[in-house]
Amino acid sequence: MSASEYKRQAAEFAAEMVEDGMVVGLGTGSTAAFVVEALGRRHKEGLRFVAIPTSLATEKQALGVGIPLTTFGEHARVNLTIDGADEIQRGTLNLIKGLGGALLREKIVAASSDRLVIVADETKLVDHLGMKTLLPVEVTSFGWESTARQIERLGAQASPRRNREGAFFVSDGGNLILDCRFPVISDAGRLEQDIRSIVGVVESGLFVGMGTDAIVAGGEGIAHLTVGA
Ligand SMILES: O=C[C@H](O)[C@H](O)[C@H](O)COP(=O)(O)O
Repeated sequence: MSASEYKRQAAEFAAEMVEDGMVVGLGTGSTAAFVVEALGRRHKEGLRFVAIPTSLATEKQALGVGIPLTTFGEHARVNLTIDGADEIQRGTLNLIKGLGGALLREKIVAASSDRLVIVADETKLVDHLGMKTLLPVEVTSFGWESTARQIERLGAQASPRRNREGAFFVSDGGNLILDCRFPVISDAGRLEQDIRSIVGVVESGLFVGMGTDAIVAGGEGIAHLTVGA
């Protein structure tokens, strides 16, 4: 079975966790897109919920499948957010997110969620964060070179993300993304604090202590992981 099929399986499983009356956070990326598709179907079947999307792309998809959207002006808390991730650390469920560029809105929604359920295929599970992917850090465009130098003092190589045309990638928030190559991350909480203390950093793609559940699909079936398990 392909990675895409595993992503769909995890997404379908997680979409069943949404209950009538919930405020739901809708994640971003190829796995979260399967969740939006499944929730659009459940909405058509009669499930009543409202949702807050984590990106313009997800907003467009959600509207396209008829999911009613809401805002933090109307709802202070989100009951359940379902999102993808680039790496999931076994045991802690600490995450690296943002390879799709949506980390800031994703983190705002995650921080206001009672439960953050991550959906993924099994290739995303790692023993230590930073083993497979770069760490995206969203920074203001003004002075990004200076911000990148400060991040490099923490032991990383930091490069601005570019689009296919070679221009800087600009996030939904109008910022740049620095893709940072760190040696394997042994203390994610400490690194997160160190990065966030740098002037010019808007947010990092390290999500520490936020994930409550992970639905991971692979060759051996679907696993529902919780922190510590
Ligand atoms: O910015 C993108 C998000 O953090 C995604 O949730 C993450 O990159 C995982 O995306 P995918 O499900 O496409 O692998």
